[in-house]
Amino acid sequence: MKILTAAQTRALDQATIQEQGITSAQLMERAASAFVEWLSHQFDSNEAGEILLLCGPGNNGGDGLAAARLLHQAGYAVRVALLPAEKQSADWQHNRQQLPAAVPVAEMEAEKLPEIASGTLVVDALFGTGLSRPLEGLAAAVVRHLNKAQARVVAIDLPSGLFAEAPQPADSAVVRAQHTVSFGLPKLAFLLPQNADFVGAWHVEDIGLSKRFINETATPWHYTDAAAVAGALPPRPKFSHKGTFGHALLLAGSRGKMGAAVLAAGACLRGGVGLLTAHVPGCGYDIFQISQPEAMCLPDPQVAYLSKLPKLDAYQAVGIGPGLGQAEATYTVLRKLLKNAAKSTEKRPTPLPLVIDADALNLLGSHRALLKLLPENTILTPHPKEFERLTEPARDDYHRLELLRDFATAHRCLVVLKGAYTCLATPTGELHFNSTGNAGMATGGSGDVLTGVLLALRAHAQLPAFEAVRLSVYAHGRAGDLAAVHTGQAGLVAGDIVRHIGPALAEVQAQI
Ligand SMILES: NC(=O)C1=CN([C@@H]2O[C@H](COP(=O)(O)OP(=O)(O)OC[C@H]3O[C@@H](n4cnc5c(N)ncnc54)[C@H](OP(=O)(O)O)[C@@H]3O)[C@@H](O)[C@H]2O)[C@@H](O)CC1
Ligand SMILES: Nc1ncnc2c1ncn2[C@@H]1O[C@H](COP(=O)(O)OP(=O)(O)O)[C@@H](O)[C@H]1O
Ligand SMILES: [K+]
Repeated sequence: MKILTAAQTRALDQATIQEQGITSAQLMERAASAFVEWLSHQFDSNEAGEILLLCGPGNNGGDGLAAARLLHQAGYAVRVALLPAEKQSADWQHNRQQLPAAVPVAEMEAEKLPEIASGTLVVDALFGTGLSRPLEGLAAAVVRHLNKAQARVVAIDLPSGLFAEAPQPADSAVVRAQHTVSFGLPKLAFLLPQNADFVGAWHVEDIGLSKRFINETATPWHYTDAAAVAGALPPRPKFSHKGTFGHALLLAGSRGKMGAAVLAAGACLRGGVGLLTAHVPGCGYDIFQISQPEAMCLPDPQVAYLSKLPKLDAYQAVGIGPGLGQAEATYTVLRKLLKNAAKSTEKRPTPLPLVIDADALNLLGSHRALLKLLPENTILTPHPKEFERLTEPARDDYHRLELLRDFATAHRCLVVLKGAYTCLATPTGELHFNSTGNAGMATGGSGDVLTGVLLALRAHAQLPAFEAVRLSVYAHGRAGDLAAVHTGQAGLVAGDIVRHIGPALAEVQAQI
């Protein structure tokens, strides 16, 4: 699914109107109906009580006025508070006229802000994608007044005062909604942690916007939903054998952190790899062999950390990092790996696919000269702190996305910035936000599991680099979601994700 800018969204509305031969008021009616449908599923008229709709002067306010009429017709008690303005949009005026006289309407004033009793259900229809500057004056006062009330707030399209794809100046007035109900496509603002308190839970309702326009519109932002990965994993051919699905090498573990190696290996095996060899420090040999009998194991001569790089000829992909530690000798292993993976051989004309995680990322961060050695299409999987060590502290989440895009294009890598909406940046500068996963995955070892899945799918001969990464991230989150059904979020541990990778991948295969 694409994510468009506010300007592109306006053009999408216009394209829909022209293509489908409808009026803008009819499109607004669709939006308001979709909103009311959502609201009535969420709250019946008893649960809702009297609904207060705060309506601005533009089409967002027009949506609010149309919703007030539809809610009134559906038997809800509603009242409307209007934000005064010099001019209102044409569709606003149309819906103002359509509002039944039985619906109480008041104009807000600085001295007379609407009373909002605790628990009131408030619909925020002040401003949407047409917000052109931070709120001030009466509009800001209304928003601050609303945020102080103990209300249940549902925003139409965007919480008022929030920009759709840019940061707010500090201390701007922005509505804090529990729910945001938007139309057609998600907005970039929904996916960033800094906006979580404003957006609340977000929902996207289909209002039949032009598919042609969406297909033809270029954007760097994408949202990986089930449709994006459907059929991405080819079925296993009847006469396949273990050599068909690649031999992966995992370099992981140090004293006290062998669990990370075991989890990554388990995930790689469940990710469908043909063969897996793990190279682990001497102290981890027994631990690994006993916990992962399906994998082969090469012990390092050093007891507590990795000091040697095995020969790479046999492998189709290499993962390095989980539980690795940052010993000087391990840094040398990483440098050799980068150099050797970049070399082409007769059997392998392109660089050896690499997945770099955890302490291997931290070693890159503390020895930045290594970044020049990264082979094209290398996968890096930092969480925000690890990413900062590779680049610089971000001013805010939007700036972090800029840094991410710049890093991926400069180093021609696939960078997986982990979080609630993990963001995959490609060498061409696209950003793909993942839709799966849950807060239960905020637990030690979840990232090691992702590395294992990436390693398996990167060793898979039939998956191009980008598809392998997008699918891995999606399946990892989906495995977490399937696991949480059984464990609950608090009870979820990384091993539960491993156990659900198989079902998550099977689901993707079934969705063709
Ligand atoms: N057919 C369609 O197009 C559909 C659109 N839909 C709905 O329309 C919404 C977009 O509507 P919109 O473009 O009218 O913008 P909206 O967010 O209502 O605000 C614009 C008004 O606010 C004003 N204003 C801006 N910033 C301000 C500020 N800081 N402080 C004060 N005023 C400020 C601005 O004035 P100006 O900037 O010109 O001074 C203008 O008057 C979209 O979010 C969705 O809900 C759906 O119905 C689907 C069909
Ligand atoms: N709130 C959340 N919602 C969805 N996914 C999450 C959430 N928190 C963490 N995750 C996922 O869990 C993984 C955590 O990785 P990481 O921070 O490296 O953990 P660790 O180092 O303990 O393995 C990432 O893939 C991340 O996307
Ligand atoms: K709004």
